Amino acid sequence: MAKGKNKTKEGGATRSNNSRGSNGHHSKQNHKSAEFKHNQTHTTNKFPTKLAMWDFDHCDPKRCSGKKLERLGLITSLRVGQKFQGIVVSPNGKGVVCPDDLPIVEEFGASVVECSWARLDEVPFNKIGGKHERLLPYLVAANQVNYGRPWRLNCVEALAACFAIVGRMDWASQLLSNFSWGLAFLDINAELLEIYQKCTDADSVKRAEEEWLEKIEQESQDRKKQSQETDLWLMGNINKMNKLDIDDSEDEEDSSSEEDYTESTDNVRYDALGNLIEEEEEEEEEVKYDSLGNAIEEKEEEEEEEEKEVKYDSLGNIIE
Ligand SMILES: C[S@@+](CC[C@H](N)C(=O)[O-])C[C@H]1O[C@@H](n2cnc3c(N)ncnc32)[C@H](O)[C@@H]1O
Repeated sequence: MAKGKNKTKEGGATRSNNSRGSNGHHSKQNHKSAEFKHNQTHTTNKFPTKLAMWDFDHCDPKRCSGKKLERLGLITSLRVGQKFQGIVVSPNGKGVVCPDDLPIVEEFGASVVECSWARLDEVPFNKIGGKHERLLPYLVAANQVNYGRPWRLNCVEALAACFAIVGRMDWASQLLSNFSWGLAFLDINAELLEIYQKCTDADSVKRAEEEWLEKIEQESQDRKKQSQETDLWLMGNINKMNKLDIDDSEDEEDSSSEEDYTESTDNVRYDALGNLIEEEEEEEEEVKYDSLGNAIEEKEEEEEEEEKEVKYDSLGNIIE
């Protein structure tokens, strides 16, 4: 798509149709024929390096960080078909941003793809981007939409992350300070950003990311184990109960105190908070014995009952 063609044809539409996005198209049509509002040659002096984005108008303009940067005059919109010379922070990236990217960032700037995470398949990644497309390594979002979610940063966080990783914390803070929650992004990721800053190339950042992921996985396992142990304590002193079972079977003739304890806990249960649940003693089954001391089983009782069914004739004699 020729630059000039798109520029002259669609520039007016953006201004005249409010239902259209900043690039002048209904959001569903953006990937087919997006226009640009400002082209890449439009620069702003408000930020020390070039900031750019391809805006697909998928998001609510009030909540969209890219749009806000645009309103502040900090970022330039790129059109589909236009490439960017600096670092392109993109879900389509292959390597990750690394400190070795510093010269590219300083000279040519950084860009992002303003679109919805849910509609990435509508983005024509083959028609945007550039030579230096990058993913971001593991970092956690601080924005209100995806707070606490790893990897799903919004545009301003993605740009700031890129600056922070290459060692330009000053630019990262400067950009984020335009958002009330912005600096929290640097706070919650402070430890990890420091680790990435000490790396060199993309491989070293990837290794650092893997180590971090292993570490948090281990911490999560430890927490799970600890909470299971706490649950057991809440359910009752399981160790004590096991011990009592063993005492019961192995030491039946042991000291009376232990026996007492064993007996007294035989019918004891605990609720989830460790409180005693008193249970009524089950009625003991009544066992009957014959004259030889043999237990008479229920069956025999039934038979006995059957035997009891005696019939009499009209004179009161038993009918056998
Ligand atoms: C999908 S958009 C969502 C934007 C959001 N609506 C906003 O208000 O900013 C976020 C963009 O930031 C960049 N980005 C965020 N997290 C990223 C990551 N982990 N790897 C690569 N790019 C990322 C990409 O350019 C991505 O398209």
